[in-house]
Amino acid sequence: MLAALHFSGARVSRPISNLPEGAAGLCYSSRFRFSDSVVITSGFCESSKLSCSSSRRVLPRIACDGGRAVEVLEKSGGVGNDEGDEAEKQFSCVMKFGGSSVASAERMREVAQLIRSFPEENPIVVLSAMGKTTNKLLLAGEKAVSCGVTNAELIDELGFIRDLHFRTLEELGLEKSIVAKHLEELEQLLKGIAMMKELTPRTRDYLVSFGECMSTRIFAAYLNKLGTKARQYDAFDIGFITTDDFTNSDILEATYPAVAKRLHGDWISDPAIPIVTGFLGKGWKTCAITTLGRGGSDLTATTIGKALGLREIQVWKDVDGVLTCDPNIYSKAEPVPYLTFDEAAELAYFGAQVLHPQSMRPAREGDIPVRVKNSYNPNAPGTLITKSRDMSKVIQAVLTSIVLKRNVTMLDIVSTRMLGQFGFLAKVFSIFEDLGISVDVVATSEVSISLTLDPSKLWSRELIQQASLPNELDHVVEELEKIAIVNLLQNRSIISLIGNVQRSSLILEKVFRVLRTNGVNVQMISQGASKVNISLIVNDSESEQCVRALHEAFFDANIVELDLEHGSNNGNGAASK
Ligand SMILES: Nc1ncnc2c1ncn2[C@@H]1O[C@H](COP(=O)(O)OP(=O)(O)O)[C@@H](O)[C@H]1O
Ligand SMILES: N[C@@H](CC(=O)OP(=O)(O)O)C(=O)O
Repeated sequence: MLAALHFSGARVSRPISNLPEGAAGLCYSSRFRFSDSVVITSGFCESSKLSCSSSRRVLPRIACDGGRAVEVLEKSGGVGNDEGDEAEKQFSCVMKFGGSSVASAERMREVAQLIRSFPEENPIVVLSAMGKTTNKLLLAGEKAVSCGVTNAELIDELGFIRDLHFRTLEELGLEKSIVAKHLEELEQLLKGIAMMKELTPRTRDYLVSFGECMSTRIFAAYLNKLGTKARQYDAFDIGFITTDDFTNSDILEATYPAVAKRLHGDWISDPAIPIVTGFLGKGWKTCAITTLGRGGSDLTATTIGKALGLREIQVWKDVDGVLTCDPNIYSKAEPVPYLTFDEAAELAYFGAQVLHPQSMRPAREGDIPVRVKNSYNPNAPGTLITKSRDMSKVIQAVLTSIVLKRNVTMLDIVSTRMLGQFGFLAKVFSIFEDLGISVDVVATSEVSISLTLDPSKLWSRELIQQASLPNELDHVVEELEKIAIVNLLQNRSIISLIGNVQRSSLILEKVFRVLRTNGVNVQMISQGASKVNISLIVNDSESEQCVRALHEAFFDANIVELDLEHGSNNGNGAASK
């Protein structure tokens, strides 16, 4: 039986001899600090003669490595506050650079320069794969499934990846050997996929991990060459423990103490800037490489920020911060100077590609400010994301941004029973629970429910079993039709208005004026419990036009006039929370 052990009380001095073979526990007593305890990572417990304490928080998961406790870390006397403070001195912030920031040798030089321009800061650096490497790896995997073993080494994307990484090494004056083994292994893997004629989610995660494993090795070697001591880390080897949901796994609590312990310990024995692979983890049951979902390096960065209780988390992108809307939809989008964690989380969840949907969670839990910056324009102030923001600022008082999520499926579900029938909502949601599909936006009446289905859930399945996707939706409808009349509406979009929903009347008045002028009918509306988001459902075909029109109304010149007309500083006070 699996169990998490919690060694309570004073320091456990000889834990290993007390442990049955294969047993390991993991505990900590505050969010960032270890104390009076033994921390054992990378092991799992099959049985235990040790007593478990419920007096403190018991971690829900423990890591494994082939069923053996492989690493036992003992704190003599506990790390406590002193060493925690020491850790803060060692590492001031985490700096995450996305694919666009490390897309070439030139970009890597600039990022290295940026890091070296703050010699007093000892950052922990998190990197994504170079440029579009992740997409290329995925495409190479898809091609390998059907190209035949002899053709696997000729796949275009493999050639592209090989050229990009070798060229970058050459331009930076580094040895090819730094990634040569990885490239050989990648070729072998593609041949293996070709031989098996299948690409499972587990193999897919292993396949894309090559991107981050190579970019971090190149960058660490380059910093060392410049005389800035750096050490490369694969996240799956330093305690990033996740669920085993390949392609979209969740970070488990065990990660925080394990990662802090490893980075902290290495720094003490041999100081060097850690260069950590973003996006990757290790499944707690399978011990296989997992990924955190597309864009997951943001989550790696905030997890490290929380684990070490750092002063700031910086995510460096190719835009001047979080913008008022997707610049690909409306080129006049402006940077948003301040956001709250709640606003940023909502914005990310409802489709703004700029931040990973789960990335705000660790930052919010650790109350660590997140700064979104532009590596192409480091002097731009960027966006600062904190617990609260000043709601009296005119331009941001009402809305901070508009987000579009396309290709959403909407369901209208009307009960076939009499008015007032209780349990209807419960039955509907239990069907979604059974099918493992999450719901985004919901609006209800006495006998009907309108809701949208989380497209990312459907997309991730689409990757797994493309052909069966329509069947899956059919199955949802089939189940619901046992208790209701169901109307399935596809090709819808959710437009989310993120901001100060306390001023919803002002927001909605303007929204409906704009939509009426543009001849658009809203099919569903929901003002979320989060208090920072109003969601509107419209047809996909009308959605971009709506976003542009709404942006003009809320953010372009006349907004200030309109707001002042209605009293923008409505006396709600300075802080949001
Ligand atoms: N509201 C938004 N604010 C900023 N960028 C956005 C927004 N919505 C979509 N984007 C897109 O997100 C991109 C940045 O995110 P991402 O590609 O994940 O960066 P990186 O790979 O550097 O981490 C931008 O180039 C932009 O096209
Ligand atoms: N390379 C991964 C992880 C990531 O976070 O990338 P980026 O920071 O470039 O969005 C991806 O493309 O999904």
